[in-house]
Amino acid sequence: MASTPCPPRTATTAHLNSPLSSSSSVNHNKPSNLSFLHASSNPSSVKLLHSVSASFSPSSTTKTGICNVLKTVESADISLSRDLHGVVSTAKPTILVSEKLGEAGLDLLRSFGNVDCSYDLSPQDLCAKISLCDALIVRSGTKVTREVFDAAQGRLKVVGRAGVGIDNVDLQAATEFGCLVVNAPTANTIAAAEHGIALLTSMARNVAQADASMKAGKWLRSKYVGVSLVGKTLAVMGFGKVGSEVARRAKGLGMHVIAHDPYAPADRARAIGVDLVSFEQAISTADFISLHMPLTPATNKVFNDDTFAKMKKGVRLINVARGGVIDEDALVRALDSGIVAQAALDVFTVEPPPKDSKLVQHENVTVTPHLGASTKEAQEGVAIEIAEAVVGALNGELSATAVNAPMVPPEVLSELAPYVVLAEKLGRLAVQLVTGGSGIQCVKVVYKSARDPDSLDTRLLRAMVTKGIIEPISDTIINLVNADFIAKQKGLRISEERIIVDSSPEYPVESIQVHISNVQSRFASALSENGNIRIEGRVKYGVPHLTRVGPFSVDVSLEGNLILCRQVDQPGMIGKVGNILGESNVNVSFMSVGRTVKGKLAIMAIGVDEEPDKDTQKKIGEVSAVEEFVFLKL
Ligand SMILES: NC(=O)c1ccc[n+]([C@@H]2O[C@H](COP(=O)([O-])OP(=O)(O)OC[C@H]3O[C@@H](n4cnc5c(N)ncnc54)[C@H](O)[C@@H]3O)[C@@H](O)[C@H]2O)c1
Ligand SMILES: O=C(O)[C@H](O)COP(=O)(O)O
Repeated sequence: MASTPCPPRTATTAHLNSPLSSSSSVNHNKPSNLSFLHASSNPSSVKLLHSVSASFSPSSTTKTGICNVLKTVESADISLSRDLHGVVSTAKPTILVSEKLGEAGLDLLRSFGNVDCSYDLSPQDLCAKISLCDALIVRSGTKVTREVFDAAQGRLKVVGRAGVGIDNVDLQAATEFGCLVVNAPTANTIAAAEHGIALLTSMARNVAQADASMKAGKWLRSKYVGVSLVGKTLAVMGFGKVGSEVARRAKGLGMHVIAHDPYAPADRARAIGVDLVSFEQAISTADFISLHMPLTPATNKVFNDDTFAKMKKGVRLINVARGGVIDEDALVRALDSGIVAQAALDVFTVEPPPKDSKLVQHENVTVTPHLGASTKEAQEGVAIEIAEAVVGALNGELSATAVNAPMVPPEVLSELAPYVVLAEKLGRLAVQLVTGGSGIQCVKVVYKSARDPDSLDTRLLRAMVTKGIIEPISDTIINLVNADFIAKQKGLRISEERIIVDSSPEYPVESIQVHISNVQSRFASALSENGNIRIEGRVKYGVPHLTRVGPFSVDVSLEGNLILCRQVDQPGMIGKVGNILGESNVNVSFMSVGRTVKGKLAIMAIGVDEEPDKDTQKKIGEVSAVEEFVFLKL
């Protein structure tokens, strides 16, 4: 994200535990008897933040205990609030709203704190104000950069994004500065879907172009003959919240709707009469293509010269997702050559786009200035959703729409830290073993432990498996707070099983297994006897290890990247594959071979520092005894 210049500050320290800078706020930062742990997505950067102050009896040193104590104090009509760092303050928090927010949300905020609505602040003015604020609420127009968090001098506790996309908030900086970021992911879904349909229909009938020409004094009836929608094929790319609502509406217009989404369950699509198809099939058969996938490294410029060349000549394109999924120069070329007959765009790589943008000026392009979420109803809904989330966060409650920084009791986190890393890596490995298009629905996490199930809190481990599975295929940030919420939203059922083993209860977990059922695998050897993908890992000397892949035992430390290779068990295989990697300058960090029966099949797990190029991977695949192999990023 481009950084925003800020005025020089006299105090340069951005101290997480710094006292509140405004004299209007009181921070009773007395010695504590309970503290909350604030963890970033990187467990190694766990930070202990503010401590809770209040004179509790030892028996009230639990979260419930604190809530009860606070309730008692509040009922005595003293205005006390506890923030998400556990700080008790007698002052009302200050909430800065930097873009227009619905009245219902503002009312809710006003009943809780001092609300400063300052729209259209320059980056400098935002930095100058922010150190007086406990919360900031933005839409997509305010860039919440590292400089803003720095200028806040530790006072800013929560940033609320009144909408879905959080690409205008520097999440890494927010986490580093101990600031929670929450969003409002559901309230504008229908508005975005309706805008997609509005663009689809108005584009097909040249409404915008005809309107402009009439206003210029013309009457061009034959120039603006449109195309009909009924019976035409619409490909919905990304069958999530917005995409599925667009599909539902397009069915009502009599269109034949197909969808491409490698991670959406086929039965959810089938339920509304939509077939899930491959990317190639979707783009090559559609008359209209509507984009609803997130902007991730995998979708960045996924619509480019190569993909436009595969489309039906005369295809029409709608984008209400994110501008970055299209290579905009390639789209101009496709429009000029007639491959793309028309495009209707609500979002752009750079917003606002340059005034002389060829794409915006193109006569076959209809544009709107990022209006997908802009209905009165959606803005009221988003305002309430974000106001509730921000007030909850300022009160220290766990938020279901938090996008960074889970809060976990310190003793739980320090014990589980290495298992947290293991759980995320197992999730990340397991999802990469799934063949794209299989539609993941059921994941089971199995913990073998000598501990009594009641004394093993697996929420964090389950959240990290979920994070490992979802993050590579989505732009959603997963943490302890939102993992179950997002999994449910994506139709993913994560179940857990605990197996009590007869070993030392000193360690919380002996092993973690991740099973994914009813999917096809890119690496058939990862399938267990019952056809599910199954991998297992353990923590050894504090380091996460992969110890089982399907029926094969292996033992490799989970660092760098991994090649899994199944071969006929015979001498010389390690040398052959190792040589190919060496010749391509790919450094091997470790290697382990596991087999079921001597002389039959074996799998080799090879840790590599770099990703082997396509040629090197091809050479490995051509080694005669190699039956299958897969490259996995950790
Ligand atoms: N224009 C606007 O004002 C506006 C309003 C709301 C949402 N949005 C944007 O629309 C997009 C969708 O929002 P949503 O709320 O439906 O999100 P969502 O997470 O519910 O849905 C996104 C879907 O895309 C799928 N996906 C991931 N990678 C994919 C790939 N490579 N190919 C195809 N599908 C893939 C995911 O599996 C998921 O089902 C987001 O980018 C969001 O920021 C824009
Ligand atoms: O991500 C979103 O929610 C949409 O893109 C809407 O953005 P907006 O709140 O700036 O309209």
